[in-house]
Amino acid sequence: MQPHPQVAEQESIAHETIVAISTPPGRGGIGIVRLSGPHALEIANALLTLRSPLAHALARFAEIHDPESNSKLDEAIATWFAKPKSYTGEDLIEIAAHGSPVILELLVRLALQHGARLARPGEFTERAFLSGRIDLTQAEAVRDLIESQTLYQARTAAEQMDGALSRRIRPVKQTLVELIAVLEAGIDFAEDDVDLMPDAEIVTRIDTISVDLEKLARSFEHGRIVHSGLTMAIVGRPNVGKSSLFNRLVERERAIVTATPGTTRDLVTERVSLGGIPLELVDTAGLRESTDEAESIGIQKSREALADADLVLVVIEAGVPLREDEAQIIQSLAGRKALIVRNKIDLDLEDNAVGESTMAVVGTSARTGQGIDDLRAALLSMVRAPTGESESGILTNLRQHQAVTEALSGLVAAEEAVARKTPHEMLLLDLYSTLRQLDSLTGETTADDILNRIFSTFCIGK
Ligand SMILES: Nc1nc2c(c(=O)[nH]1)N(C=O)[C@@H](CNc1ccc(C(=O)N[C@@H](CCC(=O)O)C(=O)O)cc1)CN2
Ligand SMILES: Nc1nc2c(ncn2[C@@H]2O[C@H](COP(=O)(O)OP(=O)(O)OP(=O)(O)O)[C@@H](O)[C@H]2O)c(=O)[nH]1
Ligand SMILES: [Mg+2]
Repeated sequence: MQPHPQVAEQESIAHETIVAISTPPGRGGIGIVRLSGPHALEIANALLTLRSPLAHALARFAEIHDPESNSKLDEAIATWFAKPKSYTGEDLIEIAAHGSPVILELLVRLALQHGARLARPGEFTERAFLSGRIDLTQAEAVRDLIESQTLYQARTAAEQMDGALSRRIRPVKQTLVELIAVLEAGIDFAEDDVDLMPDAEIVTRIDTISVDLEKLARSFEHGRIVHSGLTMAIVGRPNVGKSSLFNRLVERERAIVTATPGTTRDLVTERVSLGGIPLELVDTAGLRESTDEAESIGIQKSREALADADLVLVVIEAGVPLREDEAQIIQSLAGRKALIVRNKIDLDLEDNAVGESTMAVVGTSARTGQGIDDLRAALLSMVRAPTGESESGILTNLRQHQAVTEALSGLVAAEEAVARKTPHEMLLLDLYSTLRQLDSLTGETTADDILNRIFSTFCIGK
């Protein structure tokens, strides 16, 4: 395991010992203070009264003494993970005390007095990255795992934390490096006027790499959804049963339902999990011409929610002929992810024609619950990965997607260079640019400001 090249530049980081409370803010059964860096052991020894000395990866009973009275303030368990066998790759100490913020803050203050400094958000993980223990995609996955709200999100993050994305990129990079090596060798022989590789072969090799990277880039379609979730607006005319459907989908009486049209005014939102994908449902005010001021403002908000949503449910009433304004909404949704819901099918009315639209129609009764499972299934099929869910090593954030997109543009430029018969020196510049993008994906070459931006999105103590 090679330390990250940036360690040398960030020498000061490696010389400082950091401290933070790693458990969530507030009170808990146990709270953990972590120290990492060259002086972690020495500082811990100053803070703790130990019966037997700290030893690598062994839990030790310790007392914490009040610095003022020197009387015992708490009992704790301390563990030392000796460099390099620790989460950060540095000497790391964990003090598990009782989970009182007063005690934990005292420990931090004492550590500061003994020369530690407060850790920035994500700095423990940043050090794990800088020591070469994990790469950047794995560090991002640690954050995503902590932030996950569904088990499905957690599983996706866990795969990436295990290196799934890096493993997927490695062979692509290998192929690219081999091509670069052959072309570099060719340049050395240029005077002999022999091409080590015919142009057709170069193009074939570039294509192989492009195909893999294009597939990887497409995985972001699903990865983005898994990571960030989706919003779904429920729209339609007043009284068609939007709020009743919303309540069915969130499985509680969240929104007000009455027989009077124009009941919902403000947007009502609620998060649910749809097959592990976080879905923010937005119930909206029924769309109609209104002279009531509050209702009109509500309707304006409905239109904005409709425009912003990733998914749209257009609710119509079974048995009631489609109205002009409903047909217009349906038309305006062409090309977007949307479904028509014919609600109130319990009233046993005839099917209403939905006009020319090719949009899928699901019949439901928010009153009896009939068709709600079909609706969920139809929604799920709209958000499912087109390439199959089992794909491992997918792009889950914009940074990764951008790196792959830019890597691909390098390849396009390279193919153009071959077509124009440009000297291989020029072609190589494009291939190196692709290589650099792949390296930045895993963090082998990533500017400090970008690293700072990534790690600042972590929790403190992580
Ligand atoms: N108490 C505690 N729980 C924790 C963590 C921790 O640091 N402390 N973790 C994180 O915050 C996570 C666990 N992840 C970890 C990953 C690697 C290593 C580690 O020490 N790796 C070394 C040595 C492995 C070994 O001994 O075999 C290495 O990879 O070199 C520790 C924790 C979640 N739970
Ligand atoms: N029979 C039947 N009645 C329903 C169904 N869904 C809703 N309703 C009734 O229709 C009326 C309006 O329901 P809401 O859910 O408030 O309708 P809405 O679309 O949110 O109405 P606004 O907020 O005014 O736009 C209420 O009396 C509901 O009980 C259904 O599936 N079947
Ligand atoms: Mg309503």
